[in-house]
Amino acid sequence: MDQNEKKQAVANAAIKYVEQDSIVGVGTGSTVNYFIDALAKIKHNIEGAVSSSTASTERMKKLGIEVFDLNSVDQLSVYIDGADEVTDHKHMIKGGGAALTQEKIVAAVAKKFVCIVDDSKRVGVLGKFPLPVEVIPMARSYVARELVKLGGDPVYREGVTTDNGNVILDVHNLEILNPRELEQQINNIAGVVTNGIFAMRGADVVLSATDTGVETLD
Ligand SMILES: O=C[C@H](O)[C@H](O)[C@H](O)COP(=O)(O)O
Repeated sequence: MDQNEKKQAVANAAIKYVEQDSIVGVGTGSTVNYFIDALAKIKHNIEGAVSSSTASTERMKKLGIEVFDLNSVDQLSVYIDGADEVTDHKHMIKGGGAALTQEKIVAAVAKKFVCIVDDSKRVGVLGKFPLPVEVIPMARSYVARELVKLGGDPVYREGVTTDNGNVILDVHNLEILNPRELEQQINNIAGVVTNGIFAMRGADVVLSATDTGVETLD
């Protein structure tokens, strides 16, 4: 199986976590795009979805899936999203597509987070993938200096503005041995909106596509 076939296989496998007549939390990215396509095929069995990005909203609307504002929804039974890296502890780095903040918000509302990846995303220690940090534009240089103090090497993602009107710093050369602590530490820097470590609220289930099938880690 090539990587796209794996993404498709794992996206299809996630459909079984979607409850009848529910509103589904939907992430962002190329793996989730396959999930949205699969969700469209069962759209008559669900009430609709809450989206984590403009890109996912547009794709779902095009396919006839009703998209609800998160503020009109009390609870989501499940949130399905990809990741840039995931460990066996179900901690993740996310935000390669700059959607991390809304992803973290929708994930917080969901009872169950199902992370869908191909096996290239599985790691022992987070940090090889540069850690995305969403920052209020005026704080960019200050936050970058603070991230250097934490041992990272922040790089401004030029030309990218998030759905929230902010900028992204990608932090290279971090070996994230304590993801929960670092997630909190970075979020405490003034000017940081959020960072791409998902450890305080990690995944509940990881579905990982391999050459021989989809593995479940729960
Ligand atoms: O901001 C983007 C998200 O966190 C994605 O879930 C993550 O980057 C994985 O995306 P993909 O499935 O395209 O590798």
